[in-house]
Amino acid sequence: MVKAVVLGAAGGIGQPLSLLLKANPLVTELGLYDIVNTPGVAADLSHISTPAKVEGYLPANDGLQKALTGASIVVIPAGVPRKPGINAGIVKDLATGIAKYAPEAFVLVISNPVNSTVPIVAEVFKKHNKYNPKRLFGVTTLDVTRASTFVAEILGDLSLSKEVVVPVVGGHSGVTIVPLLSQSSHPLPSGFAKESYEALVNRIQFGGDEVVKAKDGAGSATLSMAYAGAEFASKVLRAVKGEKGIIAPSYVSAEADTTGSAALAKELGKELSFFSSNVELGTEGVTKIIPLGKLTEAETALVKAALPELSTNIDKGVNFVSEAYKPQL
Ligand SMILES: NC(=O)C1=CN([C@@H]2O[C@H](COP(=O)(O)OP(=O)(O)OC[C@H]3O[C@@H](n4cnc5c(N)ncnc54)[C@H](O)[C@@H]3O)[C@@H](O)[C@H]2O)C=CC1
Ligand SMILES: O=C([O-])CC(=O)C(=O)O
Repeated sequence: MVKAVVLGAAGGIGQPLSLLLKANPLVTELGLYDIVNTPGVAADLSHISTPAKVEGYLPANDGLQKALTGASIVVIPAGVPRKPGINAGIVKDLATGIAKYAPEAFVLVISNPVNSTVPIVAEVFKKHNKYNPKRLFGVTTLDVTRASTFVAEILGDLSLSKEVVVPVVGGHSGVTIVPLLSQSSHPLPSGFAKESYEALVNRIQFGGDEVVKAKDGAGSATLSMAYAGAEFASKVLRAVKGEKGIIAPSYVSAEADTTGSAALAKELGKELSFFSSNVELGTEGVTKIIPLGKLTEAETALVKAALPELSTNIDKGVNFVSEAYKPQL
């Protein structure tokens, strides 16, 4: 039995993500929670002829508790696009629910800013003595998906985009997003100009802005994010089921694999408590944090540029929770 739960299931990401999870044969039960509209979304999805039993929950009548009870995997796209302050509080409250009602679940955080919301979840779990760093993931898959697509476009063959694998490391916002194009499964054309390389890096780092601009006030990426979130969730579920050798970049705690993160810290010249890199997934979550490997000069510069912002973002998340838990005088 695999119960997947989506928190924020009625939103722009939540609905298509729930659809893709309903279509995933590994999911046998789907719990949909939001502050609005989940009964309708659940009724709609429940007519799809796949095995997962779908149930919608609202906050009334202990809805969060009921949604989370028995969850194997919890995906969080709840919140508001580009409103970091509001999302911090939402994610803290939902993390409190997970710590209470589904402390063993694998938790996949989509709500932005991922660089800070993942540390927020970790801190809340620590307050409840339920923190397992191997089971907490920041979803950075959209950056990887974009990198694959844009590289396939440059290679002039979109049919390659499913095969192209580019590790994207660091975090999930602007300059903290670092594509390691030199390690792409499909190399860029020989003689690829420096300006074209810089434009490609910039497009991957600020892909979110491209969508926000095109949507002209109607929000940020939802459909591509739902696809990316479902892909990552599927990898976690396959690994949990016993499939070996599944590797995906994700924003995880250095504590998830202290051996791997020590090597990473040495490579980075800085110890960060969270960093996105390729991780190997297993039945218990993260089994290995994979070092960055050989970087080009340009990639080293990108990593260096990412570190200060990432560090500030992590501190923000940690401080948000300590402030929230300060005894009221
Ligand atoms: N990690 C990534 O790569 C990406 C992350 N995002 C982020 O995902 C989040 C959601 O984006 P959208 O779906 O476009 O927003 P949206 O506004 O369309 O949907 C958000 C949903 O969350 C719900 N919600 C609000 N407070 C809640 C609470 N306390 N409990 C449960 N549900 C609650 C809302 O009712 C709404 O249905 C944003 O923070 C956005 O920035 C967006 C794209 C990519
Ligand atoms: O840019 C945004 O606000 C949403 C996001 O994280 C992305 O599209 O990568």
